[in-house]
Amino acid sequence: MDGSKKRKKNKQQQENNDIVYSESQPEDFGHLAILYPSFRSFVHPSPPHMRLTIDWTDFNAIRQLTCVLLHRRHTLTWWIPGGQLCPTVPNRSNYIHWLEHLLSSNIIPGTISSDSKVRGFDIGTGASCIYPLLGASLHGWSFVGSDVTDVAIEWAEKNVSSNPHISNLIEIRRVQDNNAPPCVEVEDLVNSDQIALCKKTDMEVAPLPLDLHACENKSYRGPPILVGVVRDDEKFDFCMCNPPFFESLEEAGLNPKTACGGTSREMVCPGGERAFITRIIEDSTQLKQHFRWFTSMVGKKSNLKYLVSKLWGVGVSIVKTTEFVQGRTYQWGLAWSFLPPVQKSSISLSNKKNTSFTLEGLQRQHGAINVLESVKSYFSSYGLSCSLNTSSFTVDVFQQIPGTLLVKGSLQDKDSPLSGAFSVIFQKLEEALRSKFCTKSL
Ligand SMILES: C[S@@+](CC[C@H](N)C(=O)[O-])C[C@H]1O[C@@H](n2cnc3c(N)ncnc32)[C@H](O)[C@@H]1O
Repeated sequence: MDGSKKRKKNKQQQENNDIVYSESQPEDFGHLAILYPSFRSFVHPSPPHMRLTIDWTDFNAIRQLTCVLLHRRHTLTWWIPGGQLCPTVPNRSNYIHWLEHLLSSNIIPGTISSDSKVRGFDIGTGASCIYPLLGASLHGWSFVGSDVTDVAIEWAEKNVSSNPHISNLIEIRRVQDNNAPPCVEVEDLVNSDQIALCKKTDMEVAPLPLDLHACENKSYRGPPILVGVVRDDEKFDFCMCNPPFFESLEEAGLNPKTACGGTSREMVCPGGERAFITRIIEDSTQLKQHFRWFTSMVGKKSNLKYLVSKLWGVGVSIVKTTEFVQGRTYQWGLAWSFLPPVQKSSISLSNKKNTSFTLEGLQRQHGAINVLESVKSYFSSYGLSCSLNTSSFTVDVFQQIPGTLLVKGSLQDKDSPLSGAFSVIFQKLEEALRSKFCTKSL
């Protein structure tokens, strides 16, 4: 998709009230090269259109880009030593934006601290300390950032102290690792994608059947993650994690979507992300009262499905997922809580032109077609049409994952007499469809 198409799609998503967690345009490298002489030598024209770009296989170029983007967009001073995992700024910012959205959504009761300041825990903050730096500079959140390696602790502390305007918000905490394996460097990995538009789709997720056999022999055997690291008197609004994704060095090296270097300690853990996040889930059952939200990035969709099932099995009250797209790379955000969800407030009138909701926990026999049929008969029972009719509105139904459908409504004419009542009608439709199709509604 070319830039203009992406921008158009992005605009369309915003008009449709989808939340787009990204800068609206890729950065202009020519402009950055003028502003930052240190970046200039990495920028070159690329055929066939001779657009200015960098060599995405060159760790030094990517590190320099991250450095100048953090300075330009967030006034942050930042560096990491060669070979450490180099974060891409849009990708990491998207996780922060998603958290911001979760925290402000009031799905569960409000902030934990009495002064309503948000406090987060970044599991495996890395040498880059990227999430605490972004969260503190964008939103004034305070953080504990944990890690296990000497180089991560040393450089995370350096990156914090290089930014005195936020350094009082970030504590770097070493996790004691008594069985540390020898550190093996992974060759720099190839970043195949330019920084580009990122989109997300929020979903609440219902229970799925749990395939226990799929997780045999994948239990986590590493240093503590949350239990034993979080102190008895500590409370956080959220924890976040970009886990070691891979099960082996070979898997890390073979993955063409992976970028920006990374040592084995950063990228690999026995059992991969599935085992690592499973441990976070287990820890969360012991730390229910210490966190409002537990969250993690997930790199494989099959793991996402497994982890969602696992979560329902340990008695969480809510699960949310989101999709992050950067170029051709897909990742997912997974969030859960043990706090009881706040009841939805009473219906309010608004002039929204587009609205949507998800239906979760649909039984196998109920697909998009059945739901669409029910939508039609629901409206026709009130003498309304939701077919393509300019005086009326459209309803679309999409499958997100098996068992979860997204229902979207768009008012065709915002001056229609329906406009004030459109969202009310849609909320009524949601209630009707939930009671007809969903095995579990939150
Ligand atoms: C994929 S890197 C993420 C680094 C950084 N957060 C980022 O997004 O670029 C995973 C990090 O987790 C750290 N780590 C591994 N096991 C850990 C544990 N038990 N507790 C805390 N950090 C851990 C690694 O040292 C590494 O820095």
